[in-house]
Amino acid sequence: MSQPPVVIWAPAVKRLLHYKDLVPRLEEVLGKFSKRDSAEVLQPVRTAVPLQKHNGFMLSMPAYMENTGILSTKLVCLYKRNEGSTLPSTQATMLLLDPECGNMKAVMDGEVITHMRTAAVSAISAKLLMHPEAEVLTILGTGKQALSHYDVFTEMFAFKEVRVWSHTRQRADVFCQHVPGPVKAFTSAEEAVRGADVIVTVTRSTEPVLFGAWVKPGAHVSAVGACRPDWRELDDALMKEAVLYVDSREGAMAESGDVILSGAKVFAELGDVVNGAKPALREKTTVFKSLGMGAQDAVSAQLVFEQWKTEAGQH
Ligand SMILES: NC(=O)C1=CN([C@@H]2O[C@H](COP(=O)(O)OP(=O)(O)OC[C@H]3O[C@@H](n4cnc5c(N)ncnc54)[C@H](O)[C@@H]3O)[C@@H](O)[C@H]2O)C=CC1
Ligand SMILES: O=C(O)C1=NCCCC1
Repeated sequence: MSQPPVVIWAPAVKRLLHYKDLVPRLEEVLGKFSKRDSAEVLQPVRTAVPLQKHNGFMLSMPAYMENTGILSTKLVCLYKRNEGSTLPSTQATMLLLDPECGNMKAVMDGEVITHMRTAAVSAISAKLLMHPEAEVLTILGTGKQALSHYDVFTEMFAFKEVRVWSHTRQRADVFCQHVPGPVKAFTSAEEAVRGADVIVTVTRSTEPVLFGAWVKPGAHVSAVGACRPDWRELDDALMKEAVLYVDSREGAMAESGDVILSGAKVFAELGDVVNGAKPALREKTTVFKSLGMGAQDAVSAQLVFEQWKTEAGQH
């Protein structure tokens, strides 16, 4: 009989997961995914079950990596909350399985993994695509993803200025009080964006919040929100002007309103750049459209599990 799964909740995931270990694993899996070698990464486009009564979706995100023996799925519920709602907008659980027997090895909190791996992938996009002398970072949005993006971007890069905008000024002020370093809060998204070298969009908006006319030529945008085919964060002008990179072509074509509705053409996956198969056009305005991938969750969960075993072995 197989052992019962270990249960690793959010505080332990937070303690065990560090960007310095996570970033190389994610970079590696992005490269493997883009080679489309099914023994390396098998990842179907995720399914979305509408939760109409509750204004949300449950997304199911399986991935199998035969060569490394990783089998997992994430279940993530995503809600369109009304302003002022105290209920969470995203809840996630990770299941890590043994591919040989099919038994469950671990059940983990998936929220910390989602916050950290999404931000780490955006940081990889910036490392590859931003101008080498980038000085100003702007974050549009002040929620969970905004905080994780602030953490990894300030850990990995030395921006001279960090700006933040929220659709309510009060949220931007609260964000500034919760982060350890200096951040300038803006009431106008346009003012926050003008002159920025790197722009991260992490809102729950379903309409554009970032417009091409504001964006400095040569800037890099990491677009993280708007994960449904009819939701937008960026306008058509920006989508068409910029060189477009995505995490997964299939995911972007199935789920990204910014890609589908603008008709913008995908230039490359981030993994193609990691593999050297497509160039990083740093001198151009670039957009990385992030949707999130099961394979990113799989390697993150595996890393947590390895760290958990190391820690358990020490007691
Ligand atoms: N690409 C990926 O892999 C992932 C994407 N996401 C997406 O990232 C976005 C942010 O996620 P979280 O930080 O977890 O959400 P959150 O609920 O913690 O924060 C959302 C932020 O958006 C702001 N906001 C809400 N409505 C807005 C509007 N109409 N205009 C401008 N701002 C608005 C809120 O004030 C808040 O600052 C969401 O769209 C979520 O679906 C989340 C996880 C992974
Ligand atoms: O990849 C994920 O995890 C998510 N992507 C889109 C929105 C919810 C979570």
